[in-house]
Amino acid sequence: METLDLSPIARVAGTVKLPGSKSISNRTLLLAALASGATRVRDLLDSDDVQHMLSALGLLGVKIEPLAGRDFLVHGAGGAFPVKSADLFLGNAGTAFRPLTAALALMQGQYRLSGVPRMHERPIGDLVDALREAGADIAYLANPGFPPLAIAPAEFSAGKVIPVKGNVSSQFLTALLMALPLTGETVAIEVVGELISKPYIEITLNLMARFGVKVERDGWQRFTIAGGQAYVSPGEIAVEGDASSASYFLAAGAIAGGPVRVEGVGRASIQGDVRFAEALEALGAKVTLGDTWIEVAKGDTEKLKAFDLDLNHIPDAAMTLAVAALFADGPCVLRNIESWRVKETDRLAAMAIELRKVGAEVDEGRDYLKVTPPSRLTGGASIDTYDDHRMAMCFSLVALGGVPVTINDPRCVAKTFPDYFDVFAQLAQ
Ligand SMILES: O=C(O)C1=C[C@@H](OP(=O)(O)O)[C@@H](O)[C@H](O)C1
Ligand SMILES: C=C(OP(=O)(O)O)C(=O)O
Repeated sequence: METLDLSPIARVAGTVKLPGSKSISNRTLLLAALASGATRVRDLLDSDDVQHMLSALGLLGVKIEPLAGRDFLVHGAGGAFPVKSADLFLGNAGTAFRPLTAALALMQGQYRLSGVPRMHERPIGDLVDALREAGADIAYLANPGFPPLAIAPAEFSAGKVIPVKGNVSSQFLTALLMALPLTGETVAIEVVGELISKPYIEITLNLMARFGVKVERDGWQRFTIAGGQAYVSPGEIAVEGDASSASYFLAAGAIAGGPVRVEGVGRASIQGDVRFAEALEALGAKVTLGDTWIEVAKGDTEKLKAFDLDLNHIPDAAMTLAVAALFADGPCVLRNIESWRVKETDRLAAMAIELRKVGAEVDEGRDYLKVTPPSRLTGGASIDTYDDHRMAMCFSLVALGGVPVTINDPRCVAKTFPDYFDVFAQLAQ
């Protein structure tokens, strides 16, 4: 196994130009592929999750031309993919797997969708149930409720209310929202029960609107797409920097001096994870926001302030707070994060095990984590990363506690941020 030894870092400061947002990159690629007209996508993220979406769209017959840097020209297929039979491998990319499942269910073709073994343990039953309710023909190829899936042609009758559960992943609602305009009919989606990770739905609605499709909404309960709408290229979309990736650098600034500035997200961002900055403020950090940048410096106290926060709205950046808790002046509680259990790994279990290795006392609840920081961090811990990019990135912050730390299998960061550790190293003073 490859390992990365991080030496203690006394102080951080500097500016980071963020890689593109995963959530915006994959949504934009799919919408551009489904639209009529060509879309220039600027600053696309270069990572495994996006590569899976690009490869899949290529196999589906969508022409995507690389331009300079990370700009691409997507030639929209005008509502229907040209290829009617394909076998797609989507790695562990939820933002590719879930939306493509919904779009392909409407394509009158034969498709097979699979991923890495962990993807086959991540639930998709609530999305399949919703699509079947509207007539889709989707079969489970292994375990009911989980990928891999086989999709066959079917008579789709969306002219009614489609119920979908939103308490396991918001990506199911996102998938339905993006796909259903392809029917051309008026269709309503009713969220049954609680909806988690709500800000991701705002990203979906914002990007759909830029491609010309309006959704009428009744709060978080009901979403209606009027018939007769179709995706039309806006010509160009610039991908914002990734707000979840920003969280590691911003936390570093709060813990170890700063100022650290991230460029590419700010007040004007459509990503919910920019609200990580508010959480850091609650922990006592000095936070300044511009339209397209955020800067964080350590506050007036030696340690961060202990916190007790509901983090359902920022599930990805919340992982950064779990490690930041090591630097707090008392026990910290992260609440309402049960969805962590069905992501790249069971993140509640993994986080508890690895935080204990550096000396924290951790109480792992069904949907919460209570982290009591140690008086001194244990040096030289060997951190397992569970093929979870965020585990690897979060635990780099341990080096700011004056101790060395080893990150096992550091290349798992390729899912969203292949050169994360190089960028992190540049902040060390
Ligand atoms: O829609 C999206 O882009 C995402 C939604 C979130 O998932 P859940 O809705 O499953 O929490 C988030 O964790 C994921 O990284 C990206
Ligand atoms: C949960 C994540 O990914 P996915 O899009 O595969 O759900 C993540 O990036 O933290």
